[in-house]
Amino acid sequence: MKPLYSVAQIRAVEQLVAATLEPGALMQRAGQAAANGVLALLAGQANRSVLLLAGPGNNGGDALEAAANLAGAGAGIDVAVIYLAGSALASAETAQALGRAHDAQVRFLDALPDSAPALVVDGLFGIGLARALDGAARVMVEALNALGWPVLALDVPSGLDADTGAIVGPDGVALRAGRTLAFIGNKIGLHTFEGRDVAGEVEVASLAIDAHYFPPASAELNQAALFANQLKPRANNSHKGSFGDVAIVGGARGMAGAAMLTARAALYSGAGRVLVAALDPGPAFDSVQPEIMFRDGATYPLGVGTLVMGPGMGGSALAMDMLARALPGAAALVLDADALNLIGASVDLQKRLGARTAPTILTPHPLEAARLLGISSLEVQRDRLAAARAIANRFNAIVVLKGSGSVIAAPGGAAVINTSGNPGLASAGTGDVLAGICGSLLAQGWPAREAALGAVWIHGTAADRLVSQGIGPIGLCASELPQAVRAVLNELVYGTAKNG
Ligand SMILES: NC(=O)C1=CN([C@@H]2O[C@H](COP(=O)(O)OP(=O)(O)OC[C@H]3O[C@@H](n4cnc5c(N)ncnc54)[C@H](O)[C@@H]3O)[C@@H](O)[C@H]2O)[C@@H](O)CC1
Ligand SMILES: [K+]
Repeated sequence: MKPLYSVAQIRAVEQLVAATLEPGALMQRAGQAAANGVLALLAGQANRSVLLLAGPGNNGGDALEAAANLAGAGAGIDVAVIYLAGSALASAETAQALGRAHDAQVRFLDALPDSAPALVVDGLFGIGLARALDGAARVMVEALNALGWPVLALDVPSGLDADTGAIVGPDGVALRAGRTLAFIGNKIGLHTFEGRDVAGEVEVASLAIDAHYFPPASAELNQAALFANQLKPRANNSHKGSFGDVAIVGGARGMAGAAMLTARAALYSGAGRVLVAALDPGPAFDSVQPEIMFRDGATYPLGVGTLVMGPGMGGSALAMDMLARALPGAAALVLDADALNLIGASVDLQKRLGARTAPTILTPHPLEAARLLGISSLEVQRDRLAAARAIANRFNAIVVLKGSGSVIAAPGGAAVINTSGNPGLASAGTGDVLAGICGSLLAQGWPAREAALGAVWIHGTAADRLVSQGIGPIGLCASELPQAVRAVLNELVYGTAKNG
């Protein structure tokens, strides 16, 4: 498990542990871990100057401890500190760390130096950030963001809400770090919404705290281990009926492409047979992917198999009627795009959705999630985990809240944050592809939660693979994803790249 903790949980662990140690011991461990991290990043670099920013609280104390350690490390490092003490009295630990930094002959500066240090260490604010950055801290953060000097954030990048990944506002700023060294445990906000961009690569320094001090995690990071029990090699004695039927209910006039992308994704991720149940007369077949069959949506049986409803479905009376018929049925459902908007606008459809017993996956983006919850998309983004959990609980379904650090939530609250994927996925049609993978895995017998976890991970990893081959992120097309999805899935099952 790759656990994620809330700030309240980290504080509780810290209190328990601190009571068993000498005062300041945890800060000294944090400072040592930070210094070790800096030394590793500086290895082999000619530029040996490090600028540490220390704020008024214990995050600043960590930076001062790190400064003292670096100055005393005998590694030829020029250590400078900017200490923004604020008006409140520093904690005893931070005051002690300040004394150690002075004793170690660290240079204290009033302003940013003229030339770039090898590394900036951000110890301005951590989990104690209580409001938007202002004054000197804000000026410094804006200047550093403009300069683009490499930054290692201690615990949390200054300005970021460690619980939600939102930049603390209103009108807030956060220091963009290339790396973050999180103390005690990994934090939710480093991995979703603005968190991924602001925190960069995240490492955890547990400060030698024993596992038994930790409560059950609030959430966890997605990884293949979470759906590995579904990754089964295929028997030689299998046939197309062994891997399920997926029908894409969509393709209203002018939107046939969305249903086609979903269908191709379902096919390339291994469904036995893939059909498009089209709402309006459209193409009779897909000339690129002739395996896909086309049916008249109005007469398509909606009670069996796996249905992906929504991509290019539109908001017609027929779309509404098909949803109303499918929701009480026994078919496994993936509901996306227009299906979610129709449900968001209809109390009747919401009731039918909540009463379902067959497997159901909802794949809203933040605006669709907002419509389902009757709130604004800004409110969804301000606490993505809470929003995903609320939808999962209200509609008794597995939810994939899309966006940077997609959140997968199940009824009852278990939440997982995805780590794969890149900005190449911020383009039209990639959501249709994701819905197709979800449907395909459901049709192959995966339980809904594993199907959602697997689909999101594979979809993001496929995009990452394309980018590593020079295909995107700029201009990555949704239609390029299915083949990469196939390669990733086969690699997961058989251990080597195939069909790529
Ligand atoms: N509590 C723990 O679990 C441990 C904490 N450590 C470090 O201490 C940090 C938490 O320390 P603190 O609770 O002192 O919190 P911070 O150091 O994050 O900052 C809180 C201080 O900043 C002030 N403040 C908050 N927002 C402000 C703003 N926008 N502008 C100006 N001042 C603002 C507060 O009044 C307070 O004085 C952790 O992130 C971590 O780096 C480590 O030393 C190890 C143990
Ligand atoms: K920080």
